[in-house]
Amino acid sequence: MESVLNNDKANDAFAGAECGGVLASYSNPEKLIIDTDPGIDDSMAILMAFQTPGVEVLGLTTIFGNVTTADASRNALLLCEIAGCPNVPVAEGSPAPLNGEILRVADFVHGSDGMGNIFLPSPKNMKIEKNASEFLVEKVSEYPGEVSVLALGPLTNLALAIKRDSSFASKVKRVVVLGGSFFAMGNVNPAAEANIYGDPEAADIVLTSGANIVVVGINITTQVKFTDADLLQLKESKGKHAPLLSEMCKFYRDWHVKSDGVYGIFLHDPVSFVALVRPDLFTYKKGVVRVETLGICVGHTLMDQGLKKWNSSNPWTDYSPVSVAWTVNVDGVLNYIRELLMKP
Ligand SMILES: O=c1[nH]cnc2c1ncn2[C@@H]1O[C@H](CO)[C@@H](O)[C@H]1O
Repeated sequence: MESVLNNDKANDAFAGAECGGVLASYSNPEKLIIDTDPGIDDSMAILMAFQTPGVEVLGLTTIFGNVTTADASRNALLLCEIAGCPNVPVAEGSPAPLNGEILRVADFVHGSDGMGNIFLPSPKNMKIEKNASEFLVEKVSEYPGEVSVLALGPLTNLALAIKRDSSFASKVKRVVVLGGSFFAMGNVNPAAEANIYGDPEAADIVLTSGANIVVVGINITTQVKFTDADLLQLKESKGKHAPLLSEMCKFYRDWHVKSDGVYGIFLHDPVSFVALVRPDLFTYKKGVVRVETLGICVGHTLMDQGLKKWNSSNPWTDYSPVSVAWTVNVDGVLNYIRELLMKP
């Protein structure tokens, strides 16, 4: 897979950007919608996207997960303002998963404000009137084959977009999903990763929709960490958003110590953003992915790697394969993230 930033332009990648990251030299910017539940690592990825030349953020759509959907909208509006892009639309998504029952909101990971208990003042702007699935359908219909979606939370809004418009899956350019854990343990329980667990039915709809999908599981993202030394370097850097992010990361870091024995943080959402703009820093395997929707393994993602010719059809048969991130160039991704976040 090629980088969206072609090489000569990649050299300019940190040269400074207009709102939305679009430089005049980018005749064909990557149109991006970020579906998100910000969230500390979501906030990092969103601010990175706004700072990436060649990426045009068409809007943010919000979902429950790390916070409630209403709080996700407030945080998304705040992040657009902090990035200097207050006119980027924020469309609020579903308050609950398709089956109606929120299993958990991860305030113990992200603080009760979703931003590490830093309690910023309210945003000045308002969310738009359209809801998230309407906005997603509208934008992919306006620019068929041109809009990518970075999905950083439970997949309810995308499933609703697919239900709303049967051509959504063929019109969206690409969906990069942070979710699942492939042949590895989850982070909610041994079976399930938080985003997929948040709405397993929706995840199964999206992953079997036939859209061009890249899934980045936490088996990949947990390989890419900011250690305490990296966090100190961020704090002392001249990065445009370094003071804010350093403040936010304290709570997240303490959770990692308690939960995983990691003196630092996993960069789940920033890594997924890098998979979107620098897919060349990963390798992929293609296969059909299904999600368990019942029982003790609810939320588990299981991929048929195509290694065996099954004797009879099974629940994986006849669905379109997706690309599952298989390996990651850890130093390459870390360098990319460091340069963006520490850029003045
Ligand atoms: O232990 C955890 N429980 C719940 N959510 C988590 C945990 N660790 C990280 N995340 C959040 O869920 C997504 C990745 O699964 C990320 O957005 C991350 O912030």
